[in-house]
Amino acid sequence: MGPVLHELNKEARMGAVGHEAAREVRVIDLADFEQRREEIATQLWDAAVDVGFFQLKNHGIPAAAVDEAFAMTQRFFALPDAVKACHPLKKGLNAGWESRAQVRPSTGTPDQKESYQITRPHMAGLWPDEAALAGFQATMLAFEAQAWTVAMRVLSCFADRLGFARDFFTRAHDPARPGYQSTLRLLHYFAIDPALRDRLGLWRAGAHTDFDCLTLLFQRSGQGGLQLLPGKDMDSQAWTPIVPNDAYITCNIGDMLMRWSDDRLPSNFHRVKNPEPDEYQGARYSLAFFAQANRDVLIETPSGKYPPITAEDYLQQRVAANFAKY
Ligand SMILES: O=C(O)CCC(=O)C(=O)O
Ligand SMILES: [Fe+2]
Repeated sequence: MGPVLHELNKEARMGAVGHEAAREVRVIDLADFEQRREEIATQLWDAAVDVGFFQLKNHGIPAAAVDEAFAMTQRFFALPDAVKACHPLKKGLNAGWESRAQVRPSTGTPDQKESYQITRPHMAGLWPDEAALAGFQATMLAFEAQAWTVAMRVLSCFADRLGFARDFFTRAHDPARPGYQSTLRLLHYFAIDPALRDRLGLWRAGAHTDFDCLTLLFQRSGQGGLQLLPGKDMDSQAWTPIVPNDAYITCNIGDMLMRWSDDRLPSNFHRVKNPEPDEYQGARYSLAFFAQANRDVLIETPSGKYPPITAEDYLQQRVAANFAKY
């Protein structure tokens, strides 16, 4: 079986609704990071190994910067579709706008959302005009850099534990190189259309694991729906809700780091369900930063459990399986 097919087969089995179950999602305090590095690294590692999802507080990105990024995101998605369609998703490059185009292997139906992806080297022609949306490009690029910094801190802790140099992942995700392929994704899940509410099989985002090393997810209080299922509990179909909090970053390990760690750091299933009839039915926004190693980086595992593969080849196969149209 090919290196990536394994993940796809897992995903294809994940379409069931299942039930809810409480699990502890740890909140890890990054305050005084350099002085507390050892303690934080232990907490991150334990949370990653036990549940695979954790939240960060005092992560260093000012609340005002997060608020501004969300405000710009809302303004972007409020542009007419005809304007956004001038900046379409570029095939295989995780850059540009799409709407209802992501079909997850777990569900076979399009996610009920639109998204705009920012991947630095591929943005030519994809930024809306300053006249249409003043300050958007500068705000989102600054936010992308802030998210990158937090992601590299977390990855530096994992590098220590995996026996890599502390700056191993920072070099692997170097934004100055043309092969940079980390992505900031702005997400808008549509307000629930009452006519479609009861249609089975429609998810805001179907069950999946992320393809990357590490995902940082910014959510808004009151806009819930994210649920997680640790891979080791896959057969139980017991999903745990993540309560959004403006001040936290929710993190999960992706498949790339799972492979790179010889499966010591597990990636986890997650999905975004539609609200229950008594819950908020309005639009939901989130911002996801996907740390994915530069294209030319060779993913070689400490024990050699998996054959080496470039980060480019690894990612391409997963993207192709999710976006038939692009
Ligand atoms: O919007 C969310 O809360 C989750 C998004 C997500 O899992 C993804 O885009 O990979
Ligand atoms: Fe995800």
